[in-house]
Amino acid sequence: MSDILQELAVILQERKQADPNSSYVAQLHHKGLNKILEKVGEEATEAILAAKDAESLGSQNEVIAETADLWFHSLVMLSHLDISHQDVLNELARRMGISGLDEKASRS
Ligand SMILES: N=c1c2ncn([C@@H]3O[C@H](COP(=O)(O)OP(=O)(O)OP(=O)(O)O)[C@@H](O)[C@H]3O)c2ncn1[C@@H]1O[C@H](COP(=O)(O)O)[C@@H](O)[C@H]1O
Repeated sequence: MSDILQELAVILQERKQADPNSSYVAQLHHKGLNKILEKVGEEATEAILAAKDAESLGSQNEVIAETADLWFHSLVMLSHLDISHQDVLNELARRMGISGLDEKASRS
């Protein structure tokens, strides 16, 4: 999976200098962070709705497609802020083996 993320990250980075008329990602970067965040929010909502439908109707394809949209737009957000997806993977790796319940209890 991280090979695809790496491949996509390179493309998203290149699109920062691309002509907005020739590329959807270049358009998002050109429109700025607020537009990118709007898309992340929209895709999160669509993923939630697809998941609700999947629970009642048993359809998984829409959940997969909408989650891909959500992940994709989240990667554009990270790229726009010059944050590497690898930093997110590293954070998930750091959390490996740490129970969410234990972590929550240690906060106060
Ligand atoms: N993975 C994706 C990807 N997933 C989703 N999308 C686009 O995300 C857009 C958002 O979906 P919506 O249903 O919300 O579309 P919409 O209603 O037209 O969007 P708005 O007008 O409301 O903003 C659609 O245009 C999808 O085609 C993607 N566009 C690009 N990529 C990757 O990014 C690369 C670079 O893309 P370009 O910059 O367009 O060359 C591609 O080669 C792909 O690998």
